Amino acid sequence: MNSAPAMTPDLDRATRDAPRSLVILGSTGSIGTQALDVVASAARLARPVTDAEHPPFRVLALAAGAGNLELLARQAVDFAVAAVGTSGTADDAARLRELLAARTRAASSAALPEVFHGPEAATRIAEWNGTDVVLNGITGSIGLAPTLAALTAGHRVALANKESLIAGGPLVKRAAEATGLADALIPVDSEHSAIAQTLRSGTAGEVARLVLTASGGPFRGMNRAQLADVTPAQALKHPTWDMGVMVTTNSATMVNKALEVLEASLLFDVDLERIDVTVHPQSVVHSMVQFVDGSTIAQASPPDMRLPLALGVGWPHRVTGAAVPCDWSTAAQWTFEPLDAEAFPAVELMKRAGSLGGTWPAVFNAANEEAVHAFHRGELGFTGIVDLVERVVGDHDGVREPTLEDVLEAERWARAHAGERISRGR
Ligand SMILES: NC(=O)C1=CN([C@@H]2O[C@H](COP(=O)(O)OP(=O)(O)OC[C@H]3O[C@@H](n4cnc5c(N)ncnc54)[C@H](OP(=O)(O)O)[C@@H]3O)[C@@H](O)[C@H]2O)C=CC1
Ligand SMILES: CC(=O)[C@@H](O)[C@H](O)COP(=O)(O)O
Ligand SMILES: [Mn+2]
Repeated sequence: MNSAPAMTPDLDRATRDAPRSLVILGSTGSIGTQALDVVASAARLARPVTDAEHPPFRVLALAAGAGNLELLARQAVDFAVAAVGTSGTADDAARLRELLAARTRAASSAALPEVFHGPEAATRIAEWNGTDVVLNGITGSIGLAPTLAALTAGHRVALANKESLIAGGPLVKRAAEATGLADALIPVDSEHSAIAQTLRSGTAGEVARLVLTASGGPFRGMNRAQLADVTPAQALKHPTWDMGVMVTTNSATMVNKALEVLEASLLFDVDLERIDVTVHPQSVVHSMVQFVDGSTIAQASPPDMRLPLALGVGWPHRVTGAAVPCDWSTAAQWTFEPLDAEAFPAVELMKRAGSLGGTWPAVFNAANEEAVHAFHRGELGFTGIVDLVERVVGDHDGVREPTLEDVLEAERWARAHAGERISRGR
């Protein structure tokens, strides 16, 4: 049984009008700040509830790292949350409390939110009582524990943190099924949101193939020799999306698309062999479904994450005015070209790791995270990122049906092994 969005969601008025209580993890990042923007804009649009086209949203709790405590405090007071978490230290928590107290006095708000800190803080926040939807916008497979915790608490998860599904695919799916919710995992990743929307017009048996679009990143058209010398600054110049460092670098190497192919397979129960990638530099068509009769249905909108974010937290309801639509009064061109698998081998590599399943995808992702950090520290060249992932995956003696502890152990091994190879220079 698939726990991803139903093909024909129930659009009844009762679910539409019921207030949605949200928890936002990674609130200070690209996804988190845009999600809060969606909530604030939806509130400004508010009409009498009976006329509303989306459920009213309420933010119960936030979590982030320790990189931007001032923003976290501001968000917590602006949205009057009950709890806030930082992955930082006790000192960070003390600083956060000070910032909250100062802002609360300035805003004449009565109650200070409860503060959690440390590596488990996001997990505690993900379990917050009374939550309907947890938006996971943390970067990296560190997001796995909060995803599992949210589902185990019976909360729906709007998933931007694709790494938690890559690292813990079967575990996350089992936890999603155990919620008993029809749509326990709502994709926020733009391609997967596009597919979920497209699947509303068909049944699972009618699906022939999924086609994921890729922008091609900043290095589209370059060959492997040209890629050898590109710099971190060049890798961070994404042509169409403004995102965090990890996902932007992953777009440049095509590791992002590799992760997304497996993400699609897990979310929609479609074999990896039936998932294609096409390079679409405009990032307006966000993905497509090809049906058994030869029909292809695509979802299109200018590149703006607020659309999939709004649908993710409002699912199955659309939020009026969430994003600007395509402008059909001006000329536009949408182009599609095949992926150059020689220059960008990540997708093929993930198809091999994904077919092995078990702990191999977790190792792929963990090795990549280490390689990306090393690239930005200047310790690894650009093509070295995917080369390193290939070597670490090749060296892995994996577990086919892993427990959570097996996944975490495989990740620890992959990070250490990648680190050794980076320091040895191969
Ligand atoms: N940005 C985008 O448009 C898209 C992103 N995604 C996916 O969404 C996820 C987030 O990406 P993005 O928003 O770009 O990343 P960012 O780097 O911009 O933001 C990451 C967020 O995670 C927080 N964080 C880091 N570590 C922890 C932790 N241990 N516990 C809690 N919070 C933590 C950071 O806090 P702080 O920095 O304050 O320390 C920050 O709020 C990724 O999985 C990405 O692949 C998917 C599609 C599009
Ligand atoms: C917005 C979003 O979903 C990103 O994951 C996006 O897909 C990145 O662009 P690429 O297509 O270049 O990987
Ligand atoms: Mn994406």
